[in-house]
Amino acid sequence: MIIPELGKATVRMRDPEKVQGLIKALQKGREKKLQVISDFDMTLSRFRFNGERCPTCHNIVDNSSMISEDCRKKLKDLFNIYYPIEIDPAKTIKEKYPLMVEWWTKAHALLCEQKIRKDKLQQAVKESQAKLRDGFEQFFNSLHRNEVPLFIFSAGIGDILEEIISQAGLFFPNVKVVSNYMDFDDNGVLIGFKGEMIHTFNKDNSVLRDTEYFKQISERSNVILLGDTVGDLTMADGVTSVENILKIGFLNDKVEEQTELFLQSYDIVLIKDETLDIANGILQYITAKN
Ligand SMILES: Nc1ccn([C@@H]2O[C@H](COP(=O)(O)O)[C@@H](O)[C@H]2O)c(=O)n1
Repeated sequence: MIIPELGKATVRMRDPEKVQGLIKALQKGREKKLQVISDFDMTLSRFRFNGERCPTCHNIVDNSSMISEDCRKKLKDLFNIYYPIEIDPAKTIKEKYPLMVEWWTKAHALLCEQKIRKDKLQQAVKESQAKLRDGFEQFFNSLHRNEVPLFIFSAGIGDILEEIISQAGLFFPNVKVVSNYMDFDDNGVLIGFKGEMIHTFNKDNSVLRDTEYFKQISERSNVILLGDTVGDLTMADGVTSVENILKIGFLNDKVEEQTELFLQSYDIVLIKDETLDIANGILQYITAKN
């Protein structure tokens, strides 16, 4: 096997030969032709740690001391209603789409009632249980060292995810984020969210605010895409010319129910794998100097 990590027990592939061919094609283009496009919550960040679920960007705010007990309960109730819908393989994206709009709209409206202060976000992240997947330092450092652009396309909260990466000391200039960013008034109090709302199922050209980014890196026609829902599969729609795309999906939850769907959607499916070992192994192979 060209990538020893693909022998891990967590790895599933519908067509291992196709994967092998794709990795060889990516290697041929080396780092010069490569770009990485990734989701954030539960893809770059961990789903579980020590048997406990890890927080999403939204959960970090929801669980912080900035939120009243009453509001926290309402946000939790929303999570318990809409998250099972988000990951339900029996529902189509068309069915889920309006319900996700409903979830994000209700949750953001609740957050805006809480007079959240911009200067409290740093502390909220410090005190949270946020965890990036094992191997995150190698992943960010390797992309930075090899000047490979990393585009993070997240339906989470941009201010929070930037803070998580910054606190890890890894927010390098090769990282570009498109996400939901908080909008504060002149006193630094949350009054809304900027631009069009991004949710799980509109991560495509319809919300890409900066297509200039993809024009600037148009020579990078080889893509590694990392996601954890079928909504993440359209994240590379902004890339002007794709030659080769390798899709790696993290299957974190409802594994039995979702395995078939993931195998049909992603080239490599990682079952309950809390590491970036596979991405790191592939990056090492592509960028190896010899
Ligand atoms: N109020 C909400 C809304 C969404 N979520 C979760 O956040 C995830 C979005 O972030 P990505 O980086 O994965 O795009 C999404 O999958 C929802 O499960 C939430 O926790 N609270």
